[in-house]
Amino acid sequence: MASSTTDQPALKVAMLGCGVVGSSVATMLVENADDLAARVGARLDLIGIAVRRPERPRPDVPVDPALFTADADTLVRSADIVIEVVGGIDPARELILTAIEHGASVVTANKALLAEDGPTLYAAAADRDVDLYYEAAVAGAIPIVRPMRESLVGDDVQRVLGIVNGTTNFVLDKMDSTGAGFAETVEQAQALGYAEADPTADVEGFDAAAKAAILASLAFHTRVSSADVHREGITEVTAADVQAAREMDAVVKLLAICEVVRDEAGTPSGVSVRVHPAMVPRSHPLASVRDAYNAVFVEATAAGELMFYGKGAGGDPTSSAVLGDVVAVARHRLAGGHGPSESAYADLPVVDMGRAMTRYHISLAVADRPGVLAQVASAFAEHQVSIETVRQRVLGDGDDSRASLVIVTHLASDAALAATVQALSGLDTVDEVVSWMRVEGA
Ligand SMILES: NC(=O)C1=CN([C@@H]2O[C@H](COP(=O)(O)OP(=O)(O)OC[C@H]3O[C@@H](n4cnc5c(N)ncnc54)[C@H](O)[C@@H]3O)[C@@H](O)[C@H]2O)C=CC1
Ligand SMILES: N[C@@H](CC=O)C(=O)O
Ligand code: NA
Repeated sequence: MASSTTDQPALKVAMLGCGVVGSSVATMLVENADDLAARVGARLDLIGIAVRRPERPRPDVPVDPALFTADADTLVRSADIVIEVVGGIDPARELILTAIEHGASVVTANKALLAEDGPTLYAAAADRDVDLYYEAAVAGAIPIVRPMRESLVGDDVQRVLGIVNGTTNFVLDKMDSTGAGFAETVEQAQALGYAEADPTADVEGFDAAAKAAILASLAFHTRVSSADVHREGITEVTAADVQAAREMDAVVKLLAICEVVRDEAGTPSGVSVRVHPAMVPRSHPLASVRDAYNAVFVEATAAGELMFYGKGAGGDPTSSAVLGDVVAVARHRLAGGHGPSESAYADLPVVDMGRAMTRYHISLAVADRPGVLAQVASAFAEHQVSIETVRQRVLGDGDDSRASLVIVTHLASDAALAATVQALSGLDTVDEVVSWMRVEGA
């Protein structure tokens, strides 16, 4: 352990929010104060923590109770560094803008705000020559924002495939490994501090969509907001889908997918950014991401494939990323200057989901009689969708006049695949489109 000296300079740190993440950040700031001071070259003095109810006892947070205040606005005006771990859009946005206006550098974990209105905040920070750092906002403890913004900035990122929500990965993993129900596993994720206060943000894919928007903006030097992201959550994923994935040696994951779309000449003409459940073959590195872990798989022209893996949620892992940013911005303040700002020069449009190239796994209940396969195959052909595999078996319900057909397609546009599913459901030989799901990472 380093020991601090009283003649060391000090930076005034204010924190907004003291929930799952904030209480862990405060604890680390206090317990690691000497080491942090030695690494920064200045003490990090916690001057206040803004909370809604300052009088509430917080025995788990080892700070002077007098530091708690309800007056966030006054607090941010006198700080060198503001840590925002309140979450949500307002008042977080106003408080960050006030902090920047008063010359503070800001560290935030707030992906919802950055994905909704990041450019306003980035512009304010650039105008005031201060840092706005947000490593914790994407995939918690995993260093991914800085690698995208700095380490890979000399390369061309083509595709980012991420498991960026711990709660949904936890739920899908438990459904796969234990057969546990959906509601029960969401409650467990909340108790463990992974899920957002309102788990709708997790299970409906809003949290992953915000992270996808941030990742796509960084990867492709283009502004992508959460409203641009095609989003489907996991509430419709059934035990039958998980079983169907298992039968094709795959697992169901909620993926955030960001990729460059090229025109016929191979020139980038847009970006596709989407969040949806997908079957991932067990042979793909992302399939082995279990429990509430996150991973981001990046494909870049020169670097090839990279995978970043670790804890994406929870108080301590998220605090690791927050503290890393605090040290970085503190060092910049001492040295003078700031880190890299937002880069949106490429200005590529975000394309409609229909243009995304993907593969489908489709499960049909059909009449088991001559001509059925031909009729089904022609529905695919009419939409220029090529079939990779077909598996047929008699349904095990004692009725030998019905069969199950499981079809996996080659790559096609999502619009063509969706139109094929619609055409299949209208065929008189198809009793039911039992399920369909996209297949990624094959
Ligand atoms: N919990 C996690 O695993 C992760 C959370 N994050 C992000 O970190 C941020 C904080 O998340 P949690 O700590 O989980 O949330 P939380 O709900 O546990 O804590 C939020 C805190 O902010 C306080 N607060 C709310 N409104 C306030 C206001 N108007 N003025 C002052 N204080 C106010 C609340 O009283 C509470 O102390 C969010 O942006 C979240 O998305 C990011 C990565 C992981
Ligand atoms: N609720 C989120 C927390 C981190 O961002 C998750 O489950 O991943
Ligand atoms: Na991170």
